[in-house]
Amino acid sequence: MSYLELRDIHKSYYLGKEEFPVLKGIDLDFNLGEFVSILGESGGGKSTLMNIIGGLDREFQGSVSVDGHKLDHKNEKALDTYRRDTVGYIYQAYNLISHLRVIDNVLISLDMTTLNKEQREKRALDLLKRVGLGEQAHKYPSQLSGGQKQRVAIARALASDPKIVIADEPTGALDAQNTEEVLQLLNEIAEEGRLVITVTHSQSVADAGTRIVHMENGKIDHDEHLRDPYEVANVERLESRLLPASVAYKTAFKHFKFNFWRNFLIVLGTSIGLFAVILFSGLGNGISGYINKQVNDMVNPQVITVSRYQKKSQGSQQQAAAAQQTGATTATSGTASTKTSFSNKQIKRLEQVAHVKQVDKVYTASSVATKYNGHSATISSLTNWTASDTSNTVKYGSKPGKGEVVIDRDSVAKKISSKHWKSLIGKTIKLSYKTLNKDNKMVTVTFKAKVSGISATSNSAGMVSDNYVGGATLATAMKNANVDTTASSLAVKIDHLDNVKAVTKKINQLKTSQKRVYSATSVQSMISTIQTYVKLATDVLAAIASISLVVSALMIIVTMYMSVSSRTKEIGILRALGQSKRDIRRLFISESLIIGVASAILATAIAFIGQAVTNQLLSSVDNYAFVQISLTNVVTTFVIAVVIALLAAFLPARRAAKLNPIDALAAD
Ligand SMILES: Nc1ncnc2c1ncn2[C@@H]1O[C@H](COP(=O)(O)OP(=O)(O)OP(=O)(O)O)[C@@H](O)[C@H]1O
Repeated sequence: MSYLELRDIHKSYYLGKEEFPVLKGIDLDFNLGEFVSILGESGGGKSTLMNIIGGLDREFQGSVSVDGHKLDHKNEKALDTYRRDTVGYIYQAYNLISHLRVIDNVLISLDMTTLNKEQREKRALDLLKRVGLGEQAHKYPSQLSGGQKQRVAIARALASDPKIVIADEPTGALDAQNTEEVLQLLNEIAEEGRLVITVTHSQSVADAGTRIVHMENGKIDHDEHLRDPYEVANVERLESRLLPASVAYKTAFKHFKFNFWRNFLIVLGTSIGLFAVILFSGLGNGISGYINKQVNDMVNPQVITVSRYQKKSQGSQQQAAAAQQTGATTATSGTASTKTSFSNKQIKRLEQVAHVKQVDKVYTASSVATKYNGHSATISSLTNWTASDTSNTVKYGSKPGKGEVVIDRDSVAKKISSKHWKSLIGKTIKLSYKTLNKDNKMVTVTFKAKVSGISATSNSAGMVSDNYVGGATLATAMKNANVDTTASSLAVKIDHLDNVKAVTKKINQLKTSQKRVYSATSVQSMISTIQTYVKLATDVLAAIASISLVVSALMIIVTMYMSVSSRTKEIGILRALGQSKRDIRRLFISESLIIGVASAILATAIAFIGQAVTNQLLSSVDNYAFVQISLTNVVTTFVIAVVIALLAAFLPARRAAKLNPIDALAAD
């Protein structure tokens, strides 16, 4: 039994329906240690036969057996393994990969062996030294002479320690000196116990081997043994393995680096769309946060405003007034009582609701006359300080305690003490207002209070002025004047912000004799309504920006198609070395992924610079970061970039993987 047996090989090419038979029944036996030259007329089918022996061609009749095992040439994976394990190829046109250094060209084949990294690198260098190119390992193929390139190709063919080395006109492009050296190497290779099959037109090349096979008219017409094959020693051979995914990533990265500027421009183009998406999302976060802060600075978000639930037609005015005072809105629909104030029992009931910490009655006095040192001013609206009020509204001094008052700077303090308005803090002022008492008679409610603080909201943001009396001061004065002190509005403090929503809902659901009593609204619900609109607006902006991502995707698709077209030959070489369709697909997908991830990194970097610049520019509006890019924004950008890259790579990578290795190798 011979090592390699060809039996009754027939092969035809077809032009339309017309058949062109090339191989018409080839039977050949080869043994290890032989250096066989195939001679024959041009166009006689020598290369076709080599492609069949080399496991590149699957469309033929007949059988090829290696080491006693019939090759299943219909099984593509089996052929991939056969090429990877058993065959090394040397071509007339060298077929080196131009964007890889000499050593990397050799390593491609070694990556499919079980050697570790150091061993692979050592073997690659040893092989290059053996062919006299130890010094040239880090050059690119374009920096080598023809003879040197062919020697790199020989080193690569030997890298995976193949038993069969096929050389298709290995000296066709070389001068006499280089031809001599290459033949010497081929003889050494056969001497190592490998089978060397070379295709040649040159009798002198053929004479250098151990055997000459001549083809004529698609058949073997002559088979001449020149000398005995070399002795085959039983040496241990290298084992092959599937190409690890990491190698595809590394190779893709090398190609990315090799075409750095072209790829950089694509990355830049892609990152612009991603940058816009990330920046607009960050702007959305910032503005939402800003609204939240602005409102929460004025009203405690942990407090719910509760008023009597009214039918729309009846109490909407009182409700609107209550809402305005606390900055909240109220829902009014359905049936309810016409009363507008709460009984003590109703207040107690609220106090018993889970998570409620405190219930304050809210009193409001309108047109309050203020007197100090002979000067007077009118407070349009004065309320008692409740849990819903926050110290943020008190700009100077502190919040009002019992018997104290906070007055607005511009509309009150400056009017009663123009120059020394700040020194009003600690001074006692007189306050009075007119209202109806319980007997429906107009009375004047009068009281004194010490100024504990001054607010300054009347001029900014168009807010009404903030004036507050602390403790029960206002209620006591009202009682003294026989004015009704039942409250129409309650400030209900909740133990934790997280419970506000649930408690608001709960209070709204409370019923007395089947009737709804309470109408509760939280400032949080108002903020979230505004934030919904802000989010909608910034989402629309981000969506518009994402249109440019479609352009980015198209750009990557075009680049990948270009990459596949310009690398057709490389695909053929890699397939001939034993890489599978999956390896080729992975190579192009990883290249696209590198572009996608690099774009996301660049977009994130530009977005953070954009964030810093925008926030700096807007710092004159308010000392607040209006752009706030979150980790979620960054992660989303990376996910988008990866998805785009994968989608863009899908078709080109599929096309690359589907290329017929023989056609790919024949590409210019
Ligand atoms: N893909 C193909 N489609 C159609 N015909 C083909 C194809 N490849 C080769 N042929 C034809 O098959 C015949 C054999 O080609 P092959 O390349 O095997 O010959 P060869 O003996 O190696 O020639 P040369 O010595 O000139 O390289 C030629 O006539 C060629 O035109």
